[in-house]
Formats: sequence, structure tokens, C-alpha cells
Amino acid sequence: MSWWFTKLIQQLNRMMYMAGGVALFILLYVWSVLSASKTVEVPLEARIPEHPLFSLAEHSVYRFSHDLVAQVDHDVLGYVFSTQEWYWLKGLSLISQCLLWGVVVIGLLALTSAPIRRYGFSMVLMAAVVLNSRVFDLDNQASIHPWWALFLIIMPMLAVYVDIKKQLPMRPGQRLALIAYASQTGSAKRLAEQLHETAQSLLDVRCVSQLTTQQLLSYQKVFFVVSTQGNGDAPDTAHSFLRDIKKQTKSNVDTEFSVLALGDRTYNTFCAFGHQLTDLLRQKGFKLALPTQEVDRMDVSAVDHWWQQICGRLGIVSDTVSMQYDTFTVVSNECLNPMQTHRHVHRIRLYCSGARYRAGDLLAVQADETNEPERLYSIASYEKDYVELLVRRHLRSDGHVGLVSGRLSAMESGDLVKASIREHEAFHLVDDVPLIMIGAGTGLAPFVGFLKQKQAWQSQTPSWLIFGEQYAQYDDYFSHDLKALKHSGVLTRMDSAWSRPDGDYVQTLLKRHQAEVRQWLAQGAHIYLCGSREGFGNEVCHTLQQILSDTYFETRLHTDLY
Ligand SMILES: Cc1cc2nc3c(=O)[nH]c(=O)nc-3n(C[C@H](O)[C@H](O)[C@H](O)COP(=O)(O)O)c2cc1C
Repeated sequence: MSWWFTKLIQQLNRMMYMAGGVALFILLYVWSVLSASKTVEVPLEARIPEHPLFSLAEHSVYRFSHDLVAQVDHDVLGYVFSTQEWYWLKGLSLISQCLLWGVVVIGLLALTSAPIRRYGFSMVLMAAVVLNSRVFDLDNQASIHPWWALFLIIMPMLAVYVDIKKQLPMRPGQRLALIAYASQTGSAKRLAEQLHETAQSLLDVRCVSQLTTQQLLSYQKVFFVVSTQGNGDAPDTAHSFLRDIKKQTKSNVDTEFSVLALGDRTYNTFCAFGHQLTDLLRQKGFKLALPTQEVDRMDVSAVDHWWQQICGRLGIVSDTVSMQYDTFTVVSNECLNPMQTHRHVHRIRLYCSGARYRAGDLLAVQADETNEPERLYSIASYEKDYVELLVRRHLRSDGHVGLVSGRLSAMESGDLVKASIREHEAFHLVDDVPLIMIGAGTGLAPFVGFLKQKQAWQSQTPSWLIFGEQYAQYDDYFSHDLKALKHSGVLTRMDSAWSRPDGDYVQTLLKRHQAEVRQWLAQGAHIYLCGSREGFGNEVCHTLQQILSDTYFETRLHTDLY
């Protein structure tokens, strides 16, 4: 109900300005025609001035051509201009015209900015009416009183000034509004950029990792789009920002804020970071403009509800928010472990012209059914326009096949998929350093991308892959590609842990090779961990915590656990 009401008011508001502008134009036009028709034609020797704003309406003007002296008749009133006065009038006429064209230019510029567009529109309109009228006409048949003309120009300018003052009470040097995002797997980033596009140039957009408290305070309003990671934690990109905010001591903070908290209701710590951020900012004196909006698995209706309130406050009209996806075409789909009874893994190759990404990024695939959240898959390639995925056909406990994984694994060449690339900043390669990649199951995917990116770099640093799966004879995915990468020298070491029947797990391998792991770290290696959180992720993290020093655990470990 309230959403429809807001929309209705916005539309009425928009239409009112348009209708008012058009009505005013028609009124002025009719008036100018009627007044012009009343003007009495007087046979004149010559006329002055040529284009004055302060036109001598309703006056008959004469100029004695030889000595440049002019006389104005108005019923009984007569006036003789001196030569000097005549030049003054000419000058004034020139200034008045420049002024009006200036108003037209400013008005046109104002049209590009949403909140003052309506005033830009009326400024251009008014200036055009005055320029078009007979005020400056060579025949001197002025139809608009000069003071009225001035009033018409000043009023919209005043309206712009008052409106800007009212809506944006800004301190000198203070900027209007910012969308600040903190994202782990790219969804908050993508959403923030999309919202920024709908608000045109009115707002800035920036990752919190590139934001200091000082910069934050320079904005009048800040809208945060943040996700929650791990177990109620902040995304990695938010850590330095949080440290900076905690140090802020300024007492009179003018900046208002609101938080859009992305999360997943299946976690006990639903949207925990969004709420933590709200509490912290309030403690530090920032003013809460709108209550924190929780978003369960990218539910766009919740996003839209929040965004429309913000647009209302900024005086802009925005279309309903919806996630934007690109169309990918299936090039091939191959089952990599057909001998497995279930747990089939598919290698799916997709094409989308212009698709660009870095190794470690994700592909968000739209679910066909409404209210179903999108699914994220690690990209297993490093190639322009092409994306490869490793998709496990998910069998639920009730025996049904997972909605998106089932649809993807049944796809044939030429089928279309709606998807979008999500930047996974915390899981990109950090320069060309030695790599230890630890993955289980489809968690192998990003490492294929890493190795191909290293190959493209002609990397000289070593790479070690530790991979865990069930059966050596069925689940040795990508063995062909991995052999080629080993042959080319990019993959320098590979260890596999087969849980059946060997009972070998990745964490067992890590413990066995812990001395070498430490040696690699001493040589600058970074560790990347990818796979399911339950079981694999938690176990491996626990083992790494035992093997590594705290500093290495915090600074050298990158995780993509789902
Ligand atoms: C490893 C992992 C841990 C997560 N932990 C939480 C959590 O504790 N609470 C929550 O509400 N959502 C959690 N989520 C869900 C994310 O917040 C949600 O998917 C969000 O849309 C991701 O946004 P991002 O891509 O910008 O990081 C988690 C997601 C992942 C992948």
C-alpha cells in the first residue's frame, strides 16, 4: 500500500511540474500575442534601442539620425535621450541578451541533474519565452513588461536556490551522498553499482576499503550496502575501514547514514555485520536516517523497499530495483565423473561476448523460479568471453535434484543461461607469489583459473595443489588439464587425498607436509582454500591454525568456503 502511494505521489509530482510548465508557456504566449496586437504602429524615422531588456514598452521612439539624440513619446510624456544615455541603453540591451542566453545554458546544464531538473526546465522555458517575445524586437513592439520579464527569470533561479538549500543543507566542502559497499563475493558491490547507475551522477560509489573516516565525514548522507561473511563477520574488505571508524573522536558529526544488510536467513547470525555497523556508526555520532534493512538471499523486493525510501529523500524517481543479468550461451556440457552413482560433476562452458573476469571470480546464475535466490559458482577458467564452471548436480536429502544445479547439468549446447560475473576481490591472486591451493570437490574450480592466469603471466613462481575427493578412479576431474599445466611447469606440485577407500583427507596431508608448508610460506607463499564449509572448510582451517603462526593465518590465507 505505502509503496503504491509513494509511487503515485512521485508520478503526480513529476506530472505537476510538466503540466505547470506547459500551462505557463501557453499563458505567456497567448498574452504576448494579445499585447502585441494592441501596439499602435507609428511611422518612425528610426528606433532605439535595438534590444534592450528595459524596453520602452508602450512608448513610441524617435531618433534624430544626424546628432544621435532620441525622444520617447508616451501620451503626454516626452523625453529626450542624450547621446550618452543612448549608448547606455545599447549596452544594457547587450547585457540583457547575454544574461538570458546564460540562463538558457544554466537551465540546460541543470537538466542533467535529477533533483533540479524541474527548475532547469522552467529556467529554459522562461528564458525562451522572454527571448522569443517582442521585448527586444526591432519594431520595439514590446509585449512583456521589463520588470515582469525579470521576475520570470529570477523566480525559477530563486526556486532552485531555495530547493537546494532546503534539500541539501551542506557545509562548505561537504558532498551530497555516497553509496559505500563491503562485499566478499561481489553481490553487494554489484548491487551498489547498479543503484548508483539509477541515481545518475547524484551519488558517489566506493568500496569501504578505499574510504577513510575523514572522507566519510565529508558526505552529507552515506548509504551502506554490506554483506555478512563467515559466522556473522565483516567482509575482508571492511576490516581497515572498521579500524579507522573505531578511532574517530569527532563529536559534532553531521553525516546521516542507512545500512542495507545482505545476508542469508539460514545462518544464525543473519545480517549480523549490517547491524554491527549500524551500532558502531551510531556510537560514533553518525545519525541514522532509516532503519537497517535486512535482505535475505538477495531478495530484491527488500532492496527496492529501502532504495525507494532513499530516492524519496533525495528527491529522485527510480524504477523498481531488479538484479541485472547477462545472457550466456552454453557451448558444451560434459559430465566429468559419469561412473559415480550420484554426485555427478559437470564441466559447463559458457559464452558471453564481453565477459571479463579475474581468476577467483564467481558467476551468479539466476534461478528460473521467482523468490528463488541466485546461485554462485566459482569460475574454472581464465579466458575472454568464455566462462567454465564445475557444477555438482545437487541431490537433496528428499531425493529431489537441486533447482539450479539440476537445470545447469541438463543443459545442452545452444541453451541460454541468465547470469552475471561477481568480483571476488578477497580471492584474487596477490601478485606472482608462490601458491598453495587447497580444494575439495568442485572447490578445485578457481584453482584451474589461477593456474591458467599464472600461465598467461608466464609465472616463474611455484604452485602446489592439494586436492581431496572420494574415488581416485572416478573423481580425478580436470586430470587432462592438470597434466598439461604440470607439463608446462606452471603446476609444480600436486597431492591428492582420496577418502574412499584410502581414508585420506586434505587435513591429513597438510599435517604430513606441514614443514614444507611453513617453508613455502617463508618464501612468500599465499594459501587459497576452496570447498564446502561443513566438514572440509572447518577441518582444514582448524589444521592450518595449528600449523601456521597467527600472522600468517590472518594475512596469507584466502578462503572461498560455501
Ligand atoms: C562463507 C559464507 C558465510 C556467510 N555467513 C553469513 C552469516 O553469518 N550471516 C548471514 O546473514 N549471511 C551469511 N552469508 C550470506 C551472505 O551474506 C550473502 O550471500 C550475501 O548476499 C553475499 O554478499 P557478497 O557477495 O557481497 O559478499 C554467508 C555467505 C558465505 C558464502
